[in-house]
This record gives sequence, C-alpha cells and structure tokens, in this order.
Amino acid sequence: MQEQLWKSIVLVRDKSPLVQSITNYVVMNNTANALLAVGASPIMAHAHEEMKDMVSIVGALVINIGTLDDYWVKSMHLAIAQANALHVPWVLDPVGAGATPYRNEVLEGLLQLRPTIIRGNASEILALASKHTTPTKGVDSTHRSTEAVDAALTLNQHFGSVVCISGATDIIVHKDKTVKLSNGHPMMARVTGMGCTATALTGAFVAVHPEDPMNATVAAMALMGVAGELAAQRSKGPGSLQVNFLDSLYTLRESDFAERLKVGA
Ligand SMILES: Nc1ncnc2c1ncn2[C@@H]1O[C@H](COP(=O)(O)OP(=O)(O)O)[C@@H](O)[C@H]1O
Ligand SMILES: Cc1ncsc1CCOP(=O)(O)O
Ligand SMILES: [Mg+2]
Repeated sequence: MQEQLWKSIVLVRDKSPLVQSITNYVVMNNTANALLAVGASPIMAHAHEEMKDMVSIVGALVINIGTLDDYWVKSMHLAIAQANALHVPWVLDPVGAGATPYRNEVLEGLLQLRPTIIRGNASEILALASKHTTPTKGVDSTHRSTEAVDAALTLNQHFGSVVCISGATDIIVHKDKTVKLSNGHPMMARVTGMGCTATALTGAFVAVHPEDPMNATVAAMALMGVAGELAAQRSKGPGSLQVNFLDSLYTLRESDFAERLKVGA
C-alpha cells in the first residue's frame, strides 16, 4: 500500500491539479500554501457570477463551512450543482458541525448533494451522523476518532461519501473498507487550519484519482501525517510547526515516507 500511496503523491506533484476552494477566512492562506507545497494549484473563489465557469475548469472542489454566511451558502450550491453535473469530485469539511442550528441546517442541505468525500474531526462526524443531537464545542474535537466510526459508516451508507475522521488516528471508511493511519503529532491540533488543510489536500488527491476517492483520501491523510510528524520534530511550538509543515510537504522523500508510514486496517 505504501508504494501505491507514494505514487499518488508523485502524481499530484506531476499533474499539478487545479483545486477550487470555497473556504473560510481563517485558513485561506494556509490551505492555498499547502496546496502549492504539494504541487497542486489553488484557487479560492465564491462569486456567484463565476461559479459555473470556475467549476468547469477545476479538477476538484472543496467546500468548507468554517465562516458561513448566506451569500457563500448560495455560492456552494451553485458550485456543487456544476460539479455534480460535470462529475467533478467535491470534498466537504463540516467545520463546527453541531455548534449552531444555522450550521446544522446548511450541512443538511449540503449532505443531500452527496459529497464525494467528507473529512471532519470526530465531534463533527458524530454531529453530522446524529442529525446534530451530539453537542459540540466549536471547531475543535472533544471526541476521539475511534468513537466516531459508526457515525462515519452511517454517513457512508446514507450519502455514498468516503468518510475520513481525523485525529490521533485518522480513520477512513468506505463501504466494507476501513483504513487507519497513526502518523501525525498532537501539536498539529494547536495550529489552526490543519484539518482544513487535510481537506484541501484531499481535494488535490481526488482530482488526480477521481475514480478512487478512498485511495485519494488515504494518500492525502498519509501525507499530512508523515509531513506533520517530521515538521513537529523540528519545531519548538505551533508557530514554527506551521512553517515547517509546508517545508515538509514540499521536501518529503520516498524513503522518509516509507520509513514512517503507519497504516493498518
Ligand atoms: N493527537 C494527534 N496526534 C497526531 N496527529 C494529530 C493529532 N490531532 C490531530 N492530528 C492531525 O492533525 C490534522 C488535523 O486533524 P484534526 O485536528 O482532527 O482536524 P480539525 O483541525 O478539523 O479539528 C490531521 O492530519 C490529524 O491526523
Ligand atoms: C477557528 C475557526 N473558526 C471558524 S473556521 C476556523 C478554522 C478551523 O480550522 P480547523 O478545523 O482546520 O482547525
Ligand atoms: Mg476542522
């Protein structure tokens, strides 16, 4: 599996897919830089007038509800309609699912459009699958990823989406397949936008593997984890981790990836 995952990393570097994000103000810069560091090409856009044309030229669409408002929700619906019409894969990051009724209502509408992939932390996945009866704190998780596996399976069954629960162990589920990745570092949760970055990178990987969103998600999360732990080794705290993480994404070599990857079923 490790060789197959490395091939996906090389494919993103070689093909440089264009990835559109409708994402939050907090992470726009971080996620654009992470996409560039892995070799992909980011574009952040949400004007209603260009949604149809923009989605027509991208390899994948990332929908992140972090700093929602009604104008952007309409942008999301316009973009997803075109993505679904053209079979462009799209990835949902349900940031803060469960935190407010508005967020929950918007997410209900987005789920009906059947995301190709959903990537959230454990609390967000639990909230989504329980129709938001699981209380959440905000954008950070108060649950472990292992607690959200049944929730992920429910979402997969209802909407057909590959579901990734991130955390100390990243768990990716699709139909009867489950993959667990135990890379990364706890300090990653102390940098804002690391989850959003995972989602954005998943967009880049599914753009080069539209036929295999499960493999795309595993490859993106494996890269996040290995680059994150390499960067944490060189960092005194979250400030330097943010910068070192971009460098690790850019410089990662096959030998480091192979040595460190911790993958299981
Ligand atoms: N305790 C941890 N140990 C190792 N990696 C972690 C840990 N917490 C988060 N990560 C990693 O940080 C990234 C963001 O995950 P997470 O913090 O769950 O997302 P979010 O920012 O959306 O809450 C993922 O790549 C995940 O694997
Ligand atoms: C803090 C915050 N508030 C709204 S969006 C956002 C960023 C969340 O990013 P992540 O879930 O990747 O930590
Ligand atoms: Mg998040």
